Amino acid sequence: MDKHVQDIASDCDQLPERFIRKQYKEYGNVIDCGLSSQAELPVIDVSLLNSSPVELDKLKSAVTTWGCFQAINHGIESLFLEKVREIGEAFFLLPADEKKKYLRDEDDVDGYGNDMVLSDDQVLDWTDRFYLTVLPKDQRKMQFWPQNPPHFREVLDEYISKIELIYEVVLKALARSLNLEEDCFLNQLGTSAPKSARYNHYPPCPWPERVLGVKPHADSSAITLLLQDKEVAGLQLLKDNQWVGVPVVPNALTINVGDQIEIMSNGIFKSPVHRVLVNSTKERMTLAVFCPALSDQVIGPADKLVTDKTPRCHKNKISKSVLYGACC
Ligand SMILES: O=C(O)CCC(=O)C(=O)O
Ligand SMILES: [Fe+2]
Repeated sequence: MDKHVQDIASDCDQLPERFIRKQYKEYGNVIDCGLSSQAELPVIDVSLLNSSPVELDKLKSAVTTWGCFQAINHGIESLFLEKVREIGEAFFLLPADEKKKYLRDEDDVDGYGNDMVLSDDQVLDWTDRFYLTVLPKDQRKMQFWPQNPPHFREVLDEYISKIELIYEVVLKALARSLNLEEDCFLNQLGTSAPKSARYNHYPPCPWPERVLGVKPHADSSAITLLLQDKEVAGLQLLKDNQWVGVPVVPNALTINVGDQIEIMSNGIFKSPVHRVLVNSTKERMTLAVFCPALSDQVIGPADKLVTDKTPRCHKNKISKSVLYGACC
């Protein structure tokens, strides 16, 4: 396996070739303002989604125009979010030998590792990852769940039960906002649909403009719930041919829809293309929870959304077990 980015960053006087981004090949002629342009990303109060038609409309508009929103009042206390960040930070701070106990196998996704190398000319992302299948519980590979830092297992487990509640509220609200039965999307995704959690660690890079933390991609999941770093921004969305930064909103969860919701909504909701920039002095850590459909479910536009005026714009697709939550 290639060296971890953390090791390269700590002992690096020259940027290894494999990380140098193909700047001008990414998504054609887009405007790239580095970290300077910030998105006015809508902020949605999750606690109002069941009772307020206005908030529901705001959600619909956010996901139609951005595919993404900042979720506040989601029911997870800020002190607990802090713990969730702490266990991730403590994991990446473990000595290299200790982290190696959790190395992912070359052909698997669970565990500690960096980019899965799929081709010789693949440009590598400036990030190390720690990926765990979290649901259903009987599919957890407990050998990858560290005992150190202490409380890692119980904190992540509790976080996931809280995330499950938000997932349900958001998916029901998304369906209702389109005048569909509220369980319409949840049913297509399947009972006991899987979820996976991935801590993304972006060490500082002396050449931030020459690398990407994560290359442009859209998530193949139904939705992704991202706990951002408390201070350091880096995530960008591609909107109207321009990269715009997602600001850090303290204690919010940044929620984006993925390809599966785009398909089920017959293209009304947009699975946003996004990427991550890195910083020359500050490290950044995020935690993404990917929520795809059950493997082998057939995903297609909701019947009610296919009309003469709004013809089907996606073919049915069979959900495949997701490799690493994203398709590039
Ligand atoms: O770390 C981030 O800000 C986003 C990561 C991401 O897009 C992903 O893990 O799919
Ligand atoms: Fe992503």
